Amino acid sequence: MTPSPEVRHRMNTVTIGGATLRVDLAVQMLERSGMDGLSRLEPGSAAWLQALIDGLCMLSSRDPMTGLVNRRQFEASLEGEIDRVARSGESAMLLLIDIDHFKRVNDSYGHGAGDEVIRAIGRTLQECVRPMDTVARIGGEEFAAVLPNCPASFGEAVADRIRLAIESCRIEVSRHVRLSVTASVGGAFAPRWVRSSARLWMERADQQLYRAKAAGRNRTCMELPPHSQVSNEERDMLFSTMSAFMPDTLDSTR
Ligand SMILES: Nc1nc2c(ncn2[C@@H]2O[C@H](COP(=O)(O)OP(=O)(O)OP(=O)(O)O)[C@@H](O)[C@H]2O)c(=O)[nH]1
Repeated sequence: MTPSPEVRHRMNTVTIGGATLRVDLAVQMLERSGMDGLSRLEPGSAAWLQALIDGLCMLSSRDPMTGLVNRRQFEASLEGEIDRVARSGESAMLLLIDIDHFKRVNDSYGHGAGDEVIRAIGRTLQECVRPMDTVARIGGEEFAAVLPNCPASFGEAVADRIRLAIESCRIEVSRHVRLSVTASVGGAFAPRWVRSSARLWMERADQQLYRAKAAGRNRTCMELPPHSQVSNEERDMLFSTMSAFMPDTLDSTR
């Protein structure tokens, strides 16, 4: 493949339109991560550069242990979903999933076994959802999933299916040891027609997760849409958006 005239690769640098860029570190990072997309391409070609950029984007948005989306990328997905729900009025569900008593796994079987459990739960979650859903690892032993276009009647069933799938997993952490763990799940639907924020949506789901933990763990608690309250903060957001279009007709103190 012939390098584009604009792009030349020399040693550890690439020259584009007269500017010389260092790429050695970026290339090393991709190689170490096991992505070998670059090696099949002509160094310095436009396709090679595109693969380098794509690879770096992928690395910065993934959790290295599980390969799932990381917290930063997940919050960006949530913002996108909030926009969609506000425009379309479709329902979307957010689930927070936290492994129960995970400290005991580390304490009893070691950190390596704990890591293996985290990886296995990540795979299980991914298997439980549709391709259009996003699953993320958002903290040590905490995961999240956002399910677009998820009707209320379906939401609780999905959440419980996830919980049961985790409970039935037998995770091989060494040649002779298989572990099973449980998880608590908290869920909340995005308020429809209201442009909320990722933080508020996460807080709602987190309250449900807290309830599930407090009620004894290995259970699912959902904030169902008929019971969901629009918080004062969300109400203010709604009023400020509407008053921008109809300044004389709305009183935000109502
Ligand atoms: N192996 C491993 N452990 C981790 C990782 N990240 C966090 N942890 C551990 O996860 C444990 C979390 O413990 P806690 O927050 O007390 O929660 P818990 O024991 O799961 O208890 P509950 O959530 O209340 O059911 C701590 O022991 C952390 O060290 C990781 O990447 N790998």
